[in-house]
Amino acid sequence: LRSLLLSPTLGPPLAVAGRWSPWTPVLACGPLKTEQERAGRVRPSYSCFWKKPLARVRMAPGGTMPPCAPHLMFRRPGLAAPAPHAVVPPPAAAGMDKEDGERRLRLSDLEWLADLGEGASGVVTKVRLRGTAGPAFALKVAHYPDDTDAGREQDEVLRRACGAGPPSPYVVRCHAVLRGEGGEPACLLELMDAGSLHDVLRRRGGLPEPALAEVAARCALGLAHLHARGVAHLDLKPDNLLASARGDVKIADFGVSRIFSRADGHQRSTRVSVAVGTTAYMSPERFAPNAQAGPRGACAADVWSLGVTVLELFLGHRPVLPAERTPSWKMLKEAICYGDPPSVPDSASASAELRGFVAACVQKDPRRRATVPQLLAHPFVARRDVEASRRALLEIIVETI
Ligand SMILES: Nc1ncnc2c1ncn2[C@@H]1O[C@H](COP(=O)(O)OP(=O)(O)OP(=O)(O)O)[C@@H](O)[C@H]1O
Repeated sequence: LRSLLLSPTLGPPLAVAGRWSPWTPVLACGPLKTEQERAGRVRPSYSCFWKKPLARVRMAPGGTMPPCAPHLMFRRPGLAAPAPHAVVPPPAAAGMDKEDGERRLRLSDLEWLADLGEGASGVVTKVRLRGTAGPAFALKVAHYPDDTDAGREQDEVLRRACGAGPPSPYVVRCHAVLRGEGGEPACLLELMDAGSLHDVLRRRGGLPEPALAEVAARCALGLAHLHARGVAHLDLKPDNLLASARGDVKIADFGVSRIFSRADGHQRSTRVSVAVGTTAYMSPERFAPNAQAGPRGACAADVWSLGVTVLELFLGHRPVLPAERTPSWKMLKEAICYGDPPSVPDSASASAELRGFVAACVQKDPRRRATVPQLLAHPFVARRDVEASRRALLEIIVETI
């Protein structure tokens, strides 16, 4: 940190290089100016501290410093909090007044319990309704407000995928979208208390087939739910499959998801950009410049990612290139677009059903790729012993928590 500013008391809002909320706790921040940043190639970064580093925030080019991440306010109980709004009614299970239409859930209604993690787009904390012993939730607060069309599409994606209507048991529920003082979205999510399947892989290696068949079935059912609501996930991977100690595995993280059918009186299909997502899980057609797809192509993109995910969960490492290499985007593109599709190695002890399931997903021509309904009817999923598969999955999750 080049400069460091500390304010141990509430006092006036810290004005460093921009707007900080009045409830900003003890905060130290300073621009990190590397050669690259000075040359304008990288956005300046700032770090926030409350006894220990809490968040690293990036400043939009030419913009003001974003307000302090709202979860920090939980460290200063009793302070006046901003008044964000909910666009989805609060969870009844959390004891909110359902009858009172005026009562809106606010960030200040929630109290911080623990940090859960931080990703590229936001910070996730464990919270519950202040002053209750009620259920805990996950609160994902974006680093930035986003009032662009993409930001508005995000709200609609969440509403369709996991907000409004009957919830899917295979998709992480979003109970409410609140706003921080600076307008940054804060999603109140169902808490998945056993981490991601990526964590499970790191701790124990690949999954045995019965558990894997259960994961494949749940993912396919989750995709069926999303696709029926006109949403393509576009970032399916083990990191975005969250587990609970009850043995559930659900699809999460709609950060790059797209809506391929609009409801404006009647359903209207649109083409969406599919050149987004995590490279190692992207299908060959998504590497084309400005790659776009209609509903069928967008769904086929998710099917490829599901195939790669199932293969990774079986092998215990990413399948596209050897495990010991950290491939660049170019290497991945070449392997995915010009190499053979990823497959279960001949040397591996795997059933014909698993091999067939993966092969059906990773057809390079999206028109020849299996559809989600076909995957649900595939013997690997449809003929699994459901009870034994669920038990195997639950045991693995509990053992690796
Ligand atoms: N509903 C949830 N319950 C429990 N933990 C969660 C939940 N949602 C996210 N997390 C955890 O929070 C961390 C960050 O979440 P996530 O990866 O979704 O953030 P992100 O900003 O979208 O990341 P990226 O863009 O890098 O994928 C992860 O470790 C994830 O497991």
